[in-house]
Amino acid sequence: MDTQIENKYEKIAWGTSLPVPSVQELVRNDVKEVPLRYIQNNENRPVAIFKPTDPDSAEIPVINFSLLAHGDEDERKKLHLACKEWGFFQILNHGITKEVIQKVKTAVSGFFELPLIEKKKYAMEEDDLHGYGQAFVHSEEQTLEWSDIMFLIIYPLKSRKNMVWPELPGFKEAVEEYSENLERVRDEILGNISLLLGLKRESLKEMHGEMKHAVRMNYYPPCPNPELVLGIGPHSDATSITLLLQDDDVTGLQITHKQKWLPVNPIPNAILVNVGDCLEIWSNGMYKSIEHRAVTNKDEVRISIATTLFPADTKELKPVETMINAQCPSMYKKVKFLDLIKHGMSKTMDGKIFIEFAKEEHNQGP
Ligand SMILES: O=C(O)CCC(=O)C(=O)O
Ligand SMILES: [Fe+2]
Repeated sequence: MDTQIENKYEKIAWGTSLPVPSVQELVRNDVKEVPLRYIQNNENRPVAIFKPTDPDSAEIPVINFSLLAHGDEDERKKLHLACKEWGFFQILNHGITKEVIQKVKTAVSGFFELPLIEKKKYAMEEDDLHGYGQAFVHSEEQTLEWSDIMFLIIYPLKSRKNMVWPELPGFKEAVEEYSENLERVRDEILGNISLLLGLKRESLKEMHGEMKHAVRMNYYPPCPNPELVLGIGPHSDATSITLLLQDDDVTGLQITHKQKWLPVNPIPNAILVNVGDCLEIWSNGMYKSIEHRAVTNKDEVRISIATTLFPADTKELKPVETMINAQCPSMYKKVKFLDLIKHGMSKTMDGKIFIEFAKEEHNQGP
């Protein structure tokens, strides 16, 4: 095989990250206490670990995808309220079969179950974010998250780094099959949001330029003291939208709603969607990218698979004309996507680190 061709890929020019130990490996080696590097400051610790039956659990809006795809106006209104008031919603009846979802979940879990030495073959390099490791680590002093990740670009094909795609039987096929299925879901959601913003159905998709699909696979091992750590710290996604698959029976994701952290109860086979920073900018802040985080627990592994959609690096982002008027001035400056993401990647994952870069001076609130 011609290795020149095989190794051709685009580095992700978004930032760098220092190598850190595998948390899964710490747990495999039977760590009894949380090492200091992972202990969060008092104010960042998850105050309470919620159970799925907790009455406070988030009643995240549920969207019936099939109705949306049939042009149902009421469902589109529900989508509008979900984006405006929650920034998060779950979709059901999306037409992606249980088998396809199960296959990708099994593939991802199969990858993380490999011995460390095997996974390291696919390790992230310091100046490139493709692969196995942790993103957003910039200093030896930084508090680390209780998770390992695998980050892969799916589309465009020319941006893939093939040598970090695990050579695990069925892995590539499962990830590709799920991603192909997701394109229809993506188009319907972006199409409906375009209409809600007073644009043509194709507009938001076109505004991405050459859209990137990346998958961030998160592995949260059990933790001897989950009150002290975070699986992933509070952040908003620098995406246009994110589509997330999570375990059916392990709760871990929490979102902010009315200044409170609320847990998201998984619905089996649902896809959770959240508004990212680019959509917040395009919609001139009508739809907000909401801060979220993941907590861990004592006994169970949790895995989530986040498909993140990004505009091309060179795309300039600014609110769409239909969302600006005398009462609603533009809340965000024109920024190049690459500058937005580089700004955020140079920080530790803490709050809305990307979008602060794009805010106009009169828009410095949350
Ligand atoms: O594990 C989760 O549920 C959340 C993951 C997440 O927020 C991300 O990958 O950006
Ligand atoms: Fe996220």
